[in-house]
Amino acid sequence: MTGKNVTLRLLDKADREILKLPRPVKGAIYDFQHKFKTNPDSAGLRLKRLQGHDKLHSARVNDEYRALLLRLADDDWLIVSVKHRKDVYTHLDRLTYSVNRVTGGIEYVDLQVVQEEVLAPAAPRPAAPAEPAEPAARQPLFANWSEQQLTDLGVAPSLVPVVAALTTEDQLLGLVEYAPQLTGEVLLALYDGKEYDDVLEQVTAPVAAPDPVDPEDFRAAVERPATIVTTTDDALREALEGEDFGRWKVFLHPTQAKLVTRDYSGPARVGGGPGTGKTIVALHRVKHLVERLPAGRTKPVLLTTYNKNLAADLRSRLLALGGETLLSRVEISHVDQLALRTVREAEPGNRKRIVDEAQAVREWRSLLDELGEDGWDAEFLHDEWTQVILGQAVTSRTDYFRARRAGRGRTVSRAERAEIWQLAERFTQRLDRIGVQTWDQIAERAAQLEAARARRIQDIDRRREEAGGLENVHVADGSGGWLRYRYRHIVVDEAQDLRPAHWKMLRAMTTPDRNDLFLVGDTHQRIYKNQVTLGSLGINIRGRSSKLSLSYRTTRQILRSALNVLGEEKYDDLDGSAETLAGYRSVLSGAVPDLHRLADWADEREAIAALIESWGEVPHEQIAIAVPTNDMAREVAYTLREHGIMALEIGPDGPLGDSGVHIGTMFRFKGLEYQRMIIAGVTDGLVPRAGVQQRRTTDPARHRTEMQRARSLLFVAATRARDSLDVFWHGEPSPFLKELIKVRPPVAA
Ligand SMILES: Nc1ncnc2c1ncn2[C@@H]1O[C@H](COP(=O)(O)OP(=O)(O)OP(=O)(O)O)[C@@H](O)[C@H]1O
Repeated sequence: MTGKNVTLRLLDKADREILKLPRPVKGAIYDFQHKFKTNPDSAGLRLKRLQGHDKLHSARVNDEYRALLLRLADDDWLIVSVKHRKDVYTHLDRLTYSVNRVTGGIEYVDLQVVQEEVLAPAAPRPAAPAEPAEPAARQPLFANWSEQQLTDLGVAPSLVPVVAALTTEDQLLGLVEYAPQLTGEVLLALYDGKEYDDVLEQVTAPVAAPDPVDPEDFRAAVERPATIVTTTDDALREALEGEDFGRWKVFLHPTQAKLVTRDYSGPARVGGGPGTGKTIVALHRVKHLVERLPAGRTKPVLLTTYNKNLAADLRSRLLALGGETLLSRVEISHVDQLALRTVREAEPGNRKRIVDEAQAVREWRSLLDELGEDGWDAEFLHDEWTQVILGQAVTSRTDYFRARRAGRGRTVSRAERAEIWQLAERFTQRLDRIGVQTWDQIAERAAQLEAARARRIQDIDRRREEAGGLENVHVADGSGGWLRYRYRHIVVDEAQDLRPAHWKMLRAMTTPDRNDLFLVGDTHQRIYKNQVTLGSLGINIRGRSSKLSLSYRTTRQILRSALNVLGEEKYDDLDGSAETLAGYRSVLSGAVPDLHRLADWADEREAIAALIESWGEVPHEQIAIAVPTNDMAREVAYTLREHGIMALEIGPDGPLGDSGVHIGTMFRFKGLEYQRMIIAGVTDGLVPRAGVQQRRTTDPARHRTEMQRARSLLFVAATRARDSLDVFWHGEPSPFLKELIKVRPPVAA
């Protein structure tokens, strides 16, 4: 009976339909797929071709429900829908499927459902008493574009007449729900005011098939990334499992899928706005790389990110994606931990305490006080030391005189450099004396150690080549194993915030070969000072850079407000060239963010508590409040507790507890997401900090970079929101809100 090798896949829109079905039906679908794979022709399944269709079949799921399947080849089937029996046979001519000529993907559309769910609700309203000011008949939304233009953009041809009939936003949003992915993206982009050519370039071109499409070849079509389907049994089971299964594990967007599976001739980078699935792509990429490894027990793949909390999150998501088998081949560490391990391995005696940036700046201040130096600013010196001296591995005064200080703001004279050098020497001596080290020092030391190790490996390789490829030239490393690169592949998340030394370390840790480094990150979200040019650090991503642009997290309304916060700033692509968020979009819709102006900070806190109380059932862990300072975080938490609302502060390593509203400074929200996001204290002088504004005249270059970082910080906080965003301030609003307030006046206090 089981001799057959049947492939059964599930189209992504069918899965959405299934998720809405009653639980017992889902169970029946699970049994069905099992039986179907064993033998599609078994009598109980009643598999039959539907009248008038050559590929579309129906099969029995239970007494009431039928699966509709496309037969792609003899034993290759694709579930396109699961419907109640009574809805299947009455409108057979309204079920359409085809291969999209632009993307080459398989698309299925049930025109009857579209008619009933999208167009019919807006049918003539019951006659109301005549109102004098009855608006004129509504204009079709897409009257400006011809049929040909729409199909050229990739709109499903069977939907073109429906598109022509749309007159309201509600109808459009309804259609997006039922339409194939690209149709929805194109229509929303046009509706949101994008130019035709921009939609063609930003929305359509990235998913267009590279080769000519044969619309009859469904087998070829199902293999294209544009056909969003489950591919494996596990994925299919997962998709049927329940309400909250991770769709991200199963259905990748065509642009995501391409990046995951591409073969790169060297280091590659993926950019893209917040919520576009960069982390998801990184996780799938890791899985893809592991699946191509020869069997073994080692961990040749490194997955790394900015901090401990994010690394823990990557671990749990990777586990969800591929289980222990996948985890067993992957090392997951955050970059600082990796650097520390490298240093401790080489210098086992080094047990110096590690201080963070704020403590280091305090040490600078103490040093300046003790020396009676009041001409220097501690923060400036700290940045100069980390970014120029440590950042470029400057080891002598002469080298420092020659060092490039690009992006450092004000110029320093030769005499000043001499002074800085001397102060930096005293500073490192001071750190040594009190037995502490900074993360910058650790990263730099790790980079040096790893670079030395890589040179030794290259040296061995050379000697081996000279010896005619003999394998008997070996050198042992410190741990007794033979010296080799630590990792075959490295995947980096949050790439925009790594220090130059981290990059040098990572470069030296991995075999320079195809698919060696894969970086994802968004420079618009850079909130620390580590601007880099990867090419100058030995990581050449030229020609291997791509971008994701569809947000899976944030609604169109939130996304628009968040972009507003970035203003006219310019951003880089991690490699010295410019990068923009052109094409950044969402197909999710929701409420426009609310702005709240209050008289003072105490009123703000009360208003926040009242707002959260008004949300009733929303789980508190799904609500977050981002504020400018730690003190403000504590104060908001206090007020919430006074109102009986549990509050949880987020520390450097993540939330400090299990339940309650998450509260933290904006920095803490990197990489996280919440159903409802509140940003409070967005007041002039706090966002950005007053000190930043004061530099406008004293150090304009530094003022510019700090303003940009401050904008990015607010941008990161705003784009954590899934469904709703509320922004609060007291007194004068932050200058970053100026444009937003013009289009969206604040809610009255
Ligand atoms: N193909 C997909 N299907 C379903 N959900 C997805 C998909 N891709 C991403 N998501 C969801 O979108 C959200 C954002 O994804 P992710 O965190 O990977 O984005 P990101 O680009 O790394 O964001 P950020 O830059 O803000 O950190 C997550 O909830 C993720 O599960």
